[in-house]
Amino acid sequence: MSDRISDNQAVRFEEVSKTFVTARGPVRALRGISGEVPAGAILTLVGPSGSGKSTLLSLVNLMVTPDEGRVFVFGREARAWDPPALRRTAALVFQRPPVIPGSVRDNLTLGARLQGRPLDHPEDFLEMVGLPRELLDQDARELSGGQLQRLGLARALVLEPRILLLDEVTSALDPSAVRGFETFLTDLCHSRGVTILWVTHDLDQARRVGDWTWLMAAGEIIEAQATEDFFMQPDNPLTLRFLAGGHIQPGETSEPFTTKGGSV
Ligand SMILES: Nc1ncnc2c1ncn2[C@@H]1O[C@H](COP(=O)(O)OP(=O)(O)OP(=O)(O)O)[C@@H](O)[C@H]1O
Repeated sequence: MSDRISDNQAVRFEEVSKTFVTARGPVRALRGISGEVPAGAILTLVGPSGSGKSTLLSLVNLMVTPDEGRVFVFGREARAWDPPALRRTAALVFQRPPVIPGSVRDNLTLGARLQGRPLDHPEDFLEMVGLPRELLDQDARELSGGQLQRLGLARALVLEPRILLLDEVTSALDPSAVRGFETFLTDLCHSRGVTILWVTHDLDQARRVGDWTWLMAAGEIIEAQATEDFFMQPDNPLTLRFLAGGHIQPGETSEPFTTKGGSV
């Protein structure tokens, strides 16, 4: 396969596997994952706990490196990127964003300071994510879970990323705020062409925001479809079971199934 992939593929995974060595023994987090995410699309990643979703996100900005296979970001293999440049291009937003000791302003301006540039209007980024500018000088450790999730996103936006890697970023928001967040992010995707890989346990959210949806189980992608087809006519019987609230047991995932194709 060619090393050069066009700019209209934001991310491509080629036969990627990852095993973590733990005190309990090896944990196979990813097994031969292949797929691609078109630039400017929203991919929603769903699946049971421990199925490998966060690990897959972490491969994109080199927080984790694969044992086997290759990951491409805008056509260049991830490990060939300068890591800081890659992390500006593909910003990861955690469910519980880590904060540095200091104010909200300190946390917000950190990324720009590391790039050696000033951030003239940090309050604009707060307002973008629905936080009042009065919070700027508050101690970041005093924020609520929901405020922290908003700050995490604001901090990523300061980097002006072309890809956002979102890991359960609305779990601490109240339901009305969740919709506002979703609208903001889908607008960002449509108006600025930002590509989003969005891990969520909320299947309704995955359906509302996704262009493409992958279901992961036991480190494999067991269904990859345009989001509408994923929910309306999945190919894999395990997907139907998962959508109905059932469990997928280890060992069930490697059964062959056909896909309808598509860009993912
Ligand atoms: N840094 C790590 N060290 C050791 N094991 C890890 C590490 N990161 C993930 N794992 C293991 O890899 C597997 C996949 O984890 P991962 O967090 O990617 O799953 P997930 O689908 O995102 O789960 P959840 O929905 O609960 O967040 C799990 O068994 C997990 O315990």
